[in-house]
Amino acid sequence: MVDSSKDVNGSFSGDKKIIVVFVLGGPGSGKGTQCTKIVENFGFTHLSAGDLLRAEINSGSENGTMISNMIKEGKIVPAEVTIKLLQKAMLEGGNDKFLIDGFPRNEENRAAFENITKIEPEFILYFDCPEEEMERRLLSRNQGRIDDNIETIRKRFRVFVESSLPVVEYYELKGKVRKVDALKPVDEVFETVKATFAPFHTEVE
Ligand SMILES: Nc1ncnc2c1ncn2[C@@H]1O[C@H](COP(=O)(O)OP(=O)(O)OP(=O)(O)O)[C@@H](O)[C@H]1O
Ligand SMILES: Nc1ccn([C@@H]2O[C@H](COP(=O)(O)O)[C@@H](O)[C@H]2O)c(=O)n1
Ligand SMILES: [Mg+2]
Repeated sequence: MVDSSKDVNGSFSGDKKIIVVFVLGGPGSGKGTQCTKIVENFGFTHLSAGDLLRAEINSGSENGTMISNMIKEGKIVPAEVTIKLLQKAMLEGGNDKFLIDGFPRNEENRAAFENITKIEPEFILYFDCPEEEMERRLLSRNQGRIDDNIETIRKRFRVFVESSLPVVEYYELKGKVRKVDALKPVDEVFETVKATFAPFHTEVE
C-alpha cells in the first residue's frame, strides 16, 4: 500500500493511506454493475470516469462540447481533463478507498495519473467479456446514452482493443491484474469479485 497522503494535488492531509483499485473491461462488460455491489459490501467510493465526464457536459462546462464530441465518437478525452475531475471527486469523497471505473483507458491516462497523483493502484480488476455479449448488453441498456448505438459501440470496441488492452497488459506484467469472467450472471460474477476484495477485511454488515 502506498502512502499517497500528500501527493493527490497536495491536498490530502494527515497520514491517510489512499487505496485505489482501477476497474477495467470492455464497454458493457459490467464494470458499473459490479462497482455498485463492491460499494455496498466493502465501503469503497465508486468513481466512474465516464460518469464524471457526462456530468461535466451537463454542468455547462467550457469543455462540455469537446467531451460530448469525443464520447459520441468513442474517443478518449485528454488525460488532464479526466484526471482533474477524478482528483476533485476524490477530495470531495471523504473516503480513502476508491474504485476508479473506466480509467486508465490508454497509456496517456495511465502515465499522467501516475505522474500527477503518485498513486500506484492496489490492483486492477479486469472484466473479461466477449464482444458479442457486450454488444447485446449495450444495445439493451436503455439509459439514453449517446454512445449506446451500434456505430459508436463498434468504435468503442476498437478503441478498447487498440488503446485500453495495452494498459491491462502493462499491469499484467506487474502482476497486478485480477481477471474475472464477466460472461456469467451478475451474482456469479460478484462471487469472484468478492474474493479479490477479501484481503481488505472491511466488509460492511
Ligand atoms: N453479468 C451480467 N449479465 C447480464 N447483464 C449484465 C451483467 N452485468 C451487467 N449487465 C447489464 O449490462 C449492461 C451494461 O452493464 P454496465 O453498465 O455495468 O457496464 P459497463 O462496463 O459499466 O459499461 P460502460 O463501459 O459502457 O460504462 C447493463 O444494462 C447491465 O444491467
Ligand atoms: N478515462 C476515460 C473514460 C471514459 N472516456 C469517455 O467516456 C466514454 C464512456 O465511458 P464509460 O466508461 O462510461 O463507458 C468513453 O467511450 C470515452 O469516450 C474517456 O474519454 N476517458
Ligand atoms: Mg459504466
